Amino acid sequence: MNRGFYIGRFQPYHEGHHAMVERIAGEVDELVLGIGSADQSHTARNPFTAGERIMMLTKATADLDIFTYAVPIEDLNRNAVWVSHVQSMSPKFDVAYSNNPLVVRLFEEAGVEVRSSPMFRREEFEGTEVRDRIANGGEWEELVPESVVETIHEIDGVNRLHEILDSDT
Ligand SMILES: Nc1ncnc2c1ncn2[C@@H]1O[C@H](COP(=O)(O)OP(=O)(O)OP(=O)(O)O)[C@@H](O)[C@H]1O
Ligand SMILES: NC(=O)c1ccc[n+]([C@@H]2O[C@H](COP(=O)(O)O)[C@@H](O)[C@H]2O)c1
Repeated sequence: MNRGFYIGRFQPYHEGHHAMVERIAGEVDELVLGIGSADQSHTARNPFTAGERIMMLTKATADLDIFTYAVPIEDLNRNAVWVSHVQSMSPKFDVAYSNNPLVVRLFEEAGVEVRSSPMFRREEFEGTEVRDRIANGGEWEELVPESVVETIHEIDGVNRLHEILDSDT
């Protein structure tokens, strides 16, 4: 039995993340989805709460052939002990997945195997792009799984992003 760990902020969970999870599903039996910056919400960069992101990930991965756990991971102002912090919050894992250079370095320095992947259609499948489109009335629904569209509507996420943008300017 092999278990992987994939961390992201998932603000929101989009088709690039989903392509990565589908690829990971071919390599491990179980996957821990670490919800990074779990303590952050209601800001332009991190609009959604950890609980809202748990809904997005859980529903979007329900039909995949892999068992997933969503685990919130709060930020820590000490990179040198961040991997221990992650390990203290997560079920044990054999391999970490990330395309973030700092995350890759921290895991490798801690002796954890890390796998990266090519970016999938990064010009569109990027959290920043999805948030910009939501805030500016663009076509964002095609960039995220259908269940994420539903969750964002359920939590009134479009209006939240509009209000955050208005109050930032
Ligand atoms: N299109 C993509 N293809 C493959 N991996 C991706 C893609 N987008 C993000 N990732 C990776 O997924 C992990 C989590 O990313 P994150 O949640 O920060 O999303 P992001 O799209 O990079 O967000 P933001 O634009 O908000 O910084 C990172 O390792 C990131 O490199
Ligand atoms: N010292 C720390 O708290 C620390 C270090 C590395 C990554 N992280 C977090 O891990 C996540 C990494 O996700 P991304 O790959 O989406 O940037 C982010 O939430 C980031 O804040 C935190």
